[in-house]
Amino acid sequence: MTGGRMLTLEQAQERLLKLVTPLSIERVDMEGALGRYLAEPLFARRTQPAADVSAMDGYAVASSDLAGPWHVIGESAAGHPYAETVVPGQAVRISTGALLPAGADAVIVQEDLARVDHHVTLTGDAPSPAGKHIRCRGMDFPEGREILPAGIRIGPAQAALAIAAGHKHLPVCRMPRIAVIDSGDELAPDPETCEAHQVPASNGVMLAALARTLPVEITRIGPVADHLDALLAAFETAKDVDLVITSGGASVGDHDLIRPALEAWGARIDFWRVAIKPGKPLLVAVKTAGARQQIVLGLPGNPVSSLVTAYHFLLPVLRAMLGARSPLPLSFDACLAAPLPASSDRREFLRGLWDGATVTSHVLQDSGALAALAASNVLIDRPAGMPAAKAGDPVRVYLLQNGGIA
Ligand SMILES: Nc1nc2c(c(=O)[nH]1)N[C@H]1C(S)=C(S)[C@@H](COP(=O)(O)OP(=O)(O)OC[C@H]3O[C@@H](n4cnc5c(N)ncnc54)[C@H](O)[C@@H]3O)O[C@H]1N2
Ligand code: MOO
Repeated sequence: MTGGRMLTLEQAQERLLKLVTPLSIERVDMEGALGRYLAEPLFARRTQPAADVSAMDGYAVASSDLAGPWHVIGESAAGHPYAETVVPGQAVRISTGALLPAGADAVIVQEDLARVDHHVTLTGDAPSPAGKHIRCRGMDFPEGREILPAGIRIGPAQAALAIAAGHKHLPVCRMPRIAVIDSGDELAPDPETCEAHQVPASNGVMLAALARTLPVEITRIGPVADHLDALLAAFETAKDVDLVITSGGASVGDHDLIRPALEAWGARIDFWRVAIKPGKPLLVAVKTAGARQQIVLGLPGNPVSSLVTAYHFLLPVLRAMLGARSPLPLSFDACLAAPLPASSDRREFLRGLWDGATVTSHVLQDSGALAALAASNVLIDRPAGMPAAKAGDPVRVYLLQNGGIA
């Protein structure tokens, strides 16, 4: 375990991600691949389009004859090509996506033509350049080209591209199995019967919901009492998962038993504490059993600390297990709508609301303030030791997948 100085966010993320080996590869159909990460680069099995096709509804003609008039000799519709050759003076009725007949290398849109029986004349402009309305063979991709890199997430466009390139199945890493453990004597399992000395166990559902934004199999455990034996029994229940997530008991109090319980279970603490607020008591451990290795993420109990550390550590570790090539969250600059006071000596992630133009920090920044968290859609990155910032100053923000207006 690292002693003394706390790790920075980036050091801790790097250290955690080094512990990850991507999970084994399986081949799944396209519906099953949605939301997963491609395990190997994908190459086109066919050329798209496979032949020159029209991009508009109109008439196919020879580019050496763009003045007309033309005699209509037939039709090329999508899925029904015209088999004969077109010569100057002839035109073929053509629809969007239909194959260009032999001899035709220009398409005149029907809005620029007048048709009477089998004769068409130009009433508007001929295409310039002549091939303007033609999608050439291979315009999208030729057979054999790498169309998607390994580690990219399969969303709607990637799935469509893979299908268009002739793939029915995709290689992806199997879904991580994770266990989410709520711990704390004060936690009430039923929010409708919660006494004054209790608090409803809300972290488990929140962490599971955040994890579910990725393809995972989740087991929920707890609430577990603050006793070594109870925690050990919970870890044993989770002995077959890839990743164990605990919430609560990560700090220094007499009843904060996650670290001793993990050590008693035989896990090695890799690091504890990160120089961020909220989220300082984050803990990472590794349990090895033969060739199998499980990662344990001990998240702080305060609900906001739990969510912020899950955002910066749980989601990246899951993405890495799933084979993502860039597992860390992305940030961008936004301008402040209102001033911010000077920052403290710990890098802070303030909960805020970004409206698409400016960002406003929430007035209540307590790490137990769930209402403020639920009203936020970004984390404002405030480095340590910054002077006060004024409205209009740029700040770095991370977009939360947090429901609400997010
Ligand atoms: N003397 C010190 N005290 C504390 C320190 C410190 O450095 N020195 N660190 C503080 C920080 S920072 C945090 S964050 C908290 C985290 O403590 P734990 O991870 O041990 O969390 P607990 O004490 O178990 O709980 C804190 C808080 O969160 C509530 N909680 C816990 N689990 C859940 C749950 N599943 N659902 C809803 N709410 C939950 C719990 O009731 C407490 O109110 O420690 C500080 N203390
Ligand atoms: O770091 Mo604690 O997470 O401030 O609330």
